[in-house]
Amino acid sequence: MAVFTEVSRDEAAALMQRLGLGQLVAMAGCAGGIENTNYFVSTLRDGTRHEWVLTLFERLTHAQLPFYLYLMQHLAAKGIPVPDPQADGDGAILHTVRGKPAAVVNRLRGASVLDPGPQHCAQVGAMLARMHLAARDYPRQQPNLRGLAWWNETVPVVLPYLQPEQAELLRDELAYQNALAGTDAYRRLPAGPVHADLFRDNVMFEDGRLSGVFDFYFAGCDTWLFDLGVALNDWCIDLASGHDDPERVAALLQAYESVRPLQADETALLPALRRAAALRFWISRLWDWYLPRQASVLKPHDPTHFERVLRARRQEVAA
Ligand SMILES: Nc1ncnc2c1ncn2[C@@H]1O[C@H](COP(=O)(O)OP(=O)(O)OP(=O)(O)O)[C@@H](O)[C@H]1O
Ligand SMILES: N[C@@H](CCO)C(=O)O
Repeated sequence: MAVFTEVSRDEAAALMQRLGLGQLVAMAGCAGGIENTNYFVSTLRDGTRHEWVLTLFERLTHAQLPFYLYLMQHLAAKGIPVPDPQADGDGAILHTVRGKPAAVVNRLRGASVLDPGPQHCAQVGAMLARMHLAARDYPRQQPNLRGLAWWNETVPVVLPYLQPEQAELLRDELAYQNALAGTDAYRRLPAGPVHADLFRDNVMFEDGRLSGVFDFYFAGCDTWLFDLGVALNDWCIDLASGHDDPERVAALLQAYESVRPLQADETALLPALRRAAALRFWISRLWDWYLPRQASVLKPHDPTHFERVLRARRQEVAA
């Protein structure tokens, strides 16, 4: 159960009232998730039942959160099915509960599809392109806090825990990505606010249709191609081996390009950015695994999965 901070029913009811969301009728801690405390909360307003998610942020600060919450509000206003943070009478969408930053968003309908087929991947590809375009005029700036600078800081911290051949791979890939970031072709890549964590467990489907995208708390400004790499590396691979499923890759890419065709530079750099995306999650998983933060990471994800994904991406580039 991902409840790191207990919230009483009275506290939650008071917040719901303050936001004008009605009277609290049910509340339950939400299983799943490794970063934040989440409660599902039901309210009655004008005789109708409404479903919400109350999140207490365990890691992110009051200063970092506006970028994510206003991005969600911006995308929701443009018809992208993302959680819409609810405002109080003063228009504030970042609240405080038990001394922690907190937000209340609408609960998305549907459930995650953990074994996706080409039809699911196509819908994810089209939605990702729509999100990129919809966020183009989002005015706030925040770098991807899990980007190149963080990789350079964190790799030396995790290297001592690795076997020599793993350390060699990590150093080599980081050097490759540092060199890539210095090229003109990389600097020309279109960029903007990106989700940066669009995995299977962050998308909902209802009756086979994509019904929502959530968990924007790793979003930041980065290349659109990096975001595409993150999604391809999770939605379109065989999880056991890390290798691509060509049918799902084609479905996701074609659907993305039906909304926003890739530029020639982007097509050329996609394999390199897929490597970058694999490296990003290998590093974060190593960091969570070997340097767990107190009361935060409940069950760290297996880092060796992304070591395999990275090796598979490098083999494909070499092939
Ligand atoms: N707006 C929402 N609508 C419906 N369900 C939600 C919503 N937000 C969160 N959930 C549910 O709560 C679970 C945990 O949420 P979330 O993934 O955001 O937590 P987290 O702690 O940030 O996790 P992680 O970083 O591991 O993805 C999700 O798997 C999902 O089932
Ligand atoms: N999607 C990340 C977890 C952070 O949301 C991972 O699988 O490592």
